[in-house]
Amino acid sequence: MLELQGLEKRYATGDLALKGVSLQLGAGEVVGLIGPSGAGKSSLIRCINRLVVPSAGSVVFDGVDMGRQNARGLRAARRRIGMIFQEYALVERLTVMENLLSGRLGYTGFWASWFRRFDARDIERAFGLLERVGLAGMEDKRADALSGGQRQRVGIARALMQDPRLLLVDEPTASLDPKTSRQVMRLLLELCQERGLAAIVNIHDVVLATEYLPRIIGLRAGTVVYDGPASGVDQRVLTHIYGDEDWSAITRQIPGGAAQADETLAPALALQEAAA
Ligand SMILES: Nc1ncnc2c1ncn2[C@@H]1O[C@H](COP(=O)(O)OP(=O)(O)OP(=O)(O)O)[C@@H](O)[C@H]1O
Repeated sequence: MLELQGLEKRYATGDLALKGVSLQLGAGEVVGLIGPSGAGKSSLIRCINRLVVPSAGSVVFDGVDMGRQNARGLRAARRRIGMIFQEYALVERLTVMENLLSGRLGYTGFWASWFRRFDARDIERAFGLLERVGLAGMEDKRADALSGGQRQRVGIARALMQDPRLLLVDEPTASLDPKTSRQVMRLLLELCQERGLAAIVNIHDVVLATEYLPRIIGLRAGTVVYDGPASGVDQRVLTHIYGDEDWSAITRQIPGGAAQADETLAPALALQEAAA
């Protein structure tokens, strides 16, 4: 459903953020995008919907070559790509419901949205989504009165208002506590499964990424250096992506990972030593 071929991005400053990235994503496939700061993760996800215009290469989404669309074609394609971006934060002074309905603005004529006359079906849909993300009864709260986790849930519900096929998710847990982070990741994954949605999740937390996202793409200096199962993210892979470090504290926590095989022996060994 998504195919990137030789994607490059050079900014006007001369920074080469992406150096020929190629990858494919199947319908309903959910991947985690990891890599050090400046590796090009945000540039990559922004190139997909042309918030950032690639310098070379192609993005084909659901058979549509994003680089060959006129403004109308691009708008239509973008409607099927939901964004959950930190900086696309909520409109603080609007209510939760108004924030959700603004997710439908792409479908609503200018004047209708200007007067905020929304379709009754959209309102019904918004109530359903609020309930699904665990925010039933919060529709009249102002966005600036919400906690970080609640805000992220509104962001997720808002992205789903446009009935996307693909979600681009930029650091969904960056400012959340560990428990809320896990709740948000779980919710995202469940929603993707329920709706057959594909997603690319840019995330710094490797443990969280490997726990919830079955496929991991590791980016270093604008190049994909790992693309494989979460269970394959080991000391060698992390060193390749981020550089030299003792990664054992992280690899021990990777589900099904190589380090776990040793880990299962560790308590037994410790017990033997204590008994000796
Ligand atoms: N608007 C821009 N203008 C010029 N250079 C940019 C711009 N955005 C990003 N860059 C550069 O492109 C490179 C990749 O940045 P990008 O933000 O995509 O990385 P990232 O992996 O998302 O980093 P982080 O994890 O810190 O968000 C960096 O060298 C950055 O300085």
